[in-house]
Amino acid sequence: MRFYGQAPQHDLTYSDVFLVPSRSAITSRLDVDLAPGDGTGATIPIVASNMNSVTGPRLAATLARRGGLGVLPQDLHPQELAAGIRFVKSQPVAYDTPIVMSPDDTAADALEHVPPVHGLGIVLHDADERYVGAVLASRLAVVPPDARLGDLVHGELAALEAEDVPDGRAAFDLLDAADVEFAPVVSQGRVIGTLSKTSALRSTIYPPAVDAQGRLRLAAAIGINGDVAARAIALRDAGVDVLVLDTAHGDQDGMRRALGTVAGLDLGLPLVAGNIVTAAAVQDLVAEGANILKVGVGPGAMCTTRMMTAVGRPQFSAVLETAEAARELGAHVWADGGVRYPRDVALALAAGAASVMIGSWFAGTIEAPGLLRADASGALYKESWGMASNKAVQARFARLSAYDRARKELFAEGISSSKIYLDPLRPSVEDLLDMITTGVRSSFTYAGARSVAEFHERALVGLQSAAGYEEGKALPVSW
Ligand SMILES: NC(=O)C1=CN([C@@H]2O[C@H](COP(=O)(O)OP(=O)(O)OC[C@H]3O[C@@H](n4cnc5c(N)ncnc54)[C@H](OP(=O)(O)O)[C@@H]3O)[C@@H](O)[C@H]2O)C=CC1
Ligand SMILES: Nc1nc2c(ncn2[C@@H]2O[C@H](COP(=O)(O)O)[C@@H](O)[C@H]2O)c(=O)[nH]1
Ligand SMILES: [K+]
Repeated sequence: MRFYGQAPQHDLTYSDVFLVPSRSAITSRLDVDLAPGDGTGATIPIVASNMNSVTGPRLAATLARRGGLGVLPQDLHPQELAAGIRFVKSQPVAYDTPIVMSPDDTAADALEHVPPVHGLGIVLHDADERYVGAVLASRLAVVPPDARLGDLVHGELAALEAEDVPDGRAAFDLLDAADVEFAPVVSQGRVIGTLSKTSALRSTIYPPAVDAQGRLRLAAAIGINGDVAARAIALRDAGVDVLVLDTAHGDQDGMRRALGTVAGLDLGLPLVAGNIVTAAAVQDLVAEGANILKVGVGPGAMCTTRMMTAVGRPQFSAVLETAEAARELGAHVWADGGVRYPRDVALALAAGAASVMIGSWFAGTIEAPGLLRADASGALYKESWGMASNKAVQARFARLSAYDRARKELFAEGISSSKIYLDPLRPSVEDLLDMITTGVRSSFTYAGARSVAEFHERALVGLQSAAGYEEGKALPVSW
C-alpha cells in the first residue's frame, strides 16, 4: 500500500481514508480472487467474531459454505462447543442448512426464526424426523400468528431430488423454469438441504471453505485462563480447523503463557492470537507461535474500552503497522472490529489484513444465534452484547462464587444490550456477504489487483476530511 501524497504523522481510522483508483488491466470483477491466503482455507476474507450474539453453528456453517470462517466463542460450554462443531461438519456444502420445525409449531414460532420474505422456507419434520412438507416463509405474512405450520403446507411445493440438481447452475435453471422460489432437496426420502434461486446462484460464485474431507470449515476460540491445553485438544478432537486465543489485552504474560502452551502441543492447526495493535506485540506473539494476529482494541460496536480506559488505536493504522510487521515474520493479520460498510473491509485489506472480522453487523441476521424480535413499529432486530459487558461476564463466571463474580463484574468494557436491526432487503448473512464481496471485488479492480496479495501491494490510499467522507454517502431523499 502507498499513501497518495504524504504519509500522515498521526493515526487513522477507516473513515479518515479513501482508495484512489489506478490503472487496471482487470476487465471483470469476477476475475478477482478474494482468498485471504492465511492458511485457514477460507476463500473470502471474512471472519465472523467469536461473540455469543454473532457466531453460532448455523451462522458458521452458512459463512463457510460461501468461503468465510466463523469463530465459535470461548464462552460456550465444552459440550456445546463440540456439538456445534459436529453440527457444522455435518451440514451440506452444496445446499442450504434447512430450518426445521414441527407441524405443530405455529406461524408465530416460525417468525422467531425466519422473516416473512421470499426465497426462504421452513422444512417440517414429524416426531420421527420424517419429512412432511415445507412452508414458504413469505406465507407467514398473511396467516394468523396461531396458524399451525402443518396446516400451511403448500400442496404443490415439490421437493427436488438431489440427483436432479447436480450443480448450482442446474439447480438455478430448474427452479427458474418451475418458477419456484424455495425447495427442499431430498435424497432417499430424507431432506438433505434446501435451495433457492439465490443460493443456487451463490454456489456458482463462492467456492466453499472445506476441509480435506470436504466438510465445512470453522474456527473456535479459547480464553487465556484455565486448562487451555485441554480445551485446545478437545477442540482439535472435535474437528475444528483453526484455533483462536483471545483476550482483551493480547500483549500480556497470560497470553504469552497460553499461546506457548497451545503452540507446544503441535496440533497442526493455524493459531490466531490477540487482540493487539502494535508491531512489538506482533513480534512477541509470533515468537510464541501465533500464525495470525487478531488486531483491534476498541473499534468494536459493542466495545466501551476506548471511553473507559483511553486505550486502543485507530483501526486503519493499527492494521497497517501490524500487517507490515507480520509480513516480515511470515505471519498474517485479521482486522477485528469497527466494520460498518463494505468500504471498511476494502480499507482493512488495503492496510494489509488477510481477513476482516465482523461482529455486530452479522448479529442482525437470520443466521445469528438469537431469536427475531419486532419493535413497536414492526421492524425486526436481534439482541447483541459485548463479550466484556456485564451480561457476558455474568454468564462467563456463573460458576464462581457471588463474591468472585462481583469482583469480575467491576471491570465491564462492553455494552450489555443493543438492538441490531435486520436490513429488510438483506436479512441473511449471505445477503451481507454478497454486498461486501461485490464491493470488495470492485475495490480490487479499481486498484488493478487480482488477488489479496496484489491489493496489499497496489492499494493507493488518500486522506480525507469529515466533509470528504460525508460526500461519499448516498442521499436517500432529495436535499
Ligand atoms: N477487541 C477489543 O477491543 C476487546 C475485546 N474484548 C473481548 O471480550 C472478551 C473477554 O475478554 P477478557 O476480558 O480479556 O476476558 P478473559 O476471560 O480472556 O480474561 C482476561 C484475563 O486477563 C487479565 N487481564 C489483565 N489485564 C486485563 C485487561 N486490561 N483487560 C482484561 N483482562 C485483563 C484478567 O484478570 P483480571 O480480571 O483479574 O484483571 C483475566 O485473567 C474477549 O472475547 C475479548 O476479545 C474485551 C475488551 C476489548
Ligand atoms: N472492548 C470490547 N470489545 C468487544 C466486546 N465484544 C466484542 N468486542 C470486540 O469487537 C469485535 C467486533 O467488532 P464489531 O464492530 O464488528 O462489532 C469483536 O471481534 C471483539 O474483538 C466488548 O464487550 N468489549
Ligand atoms: K467502539
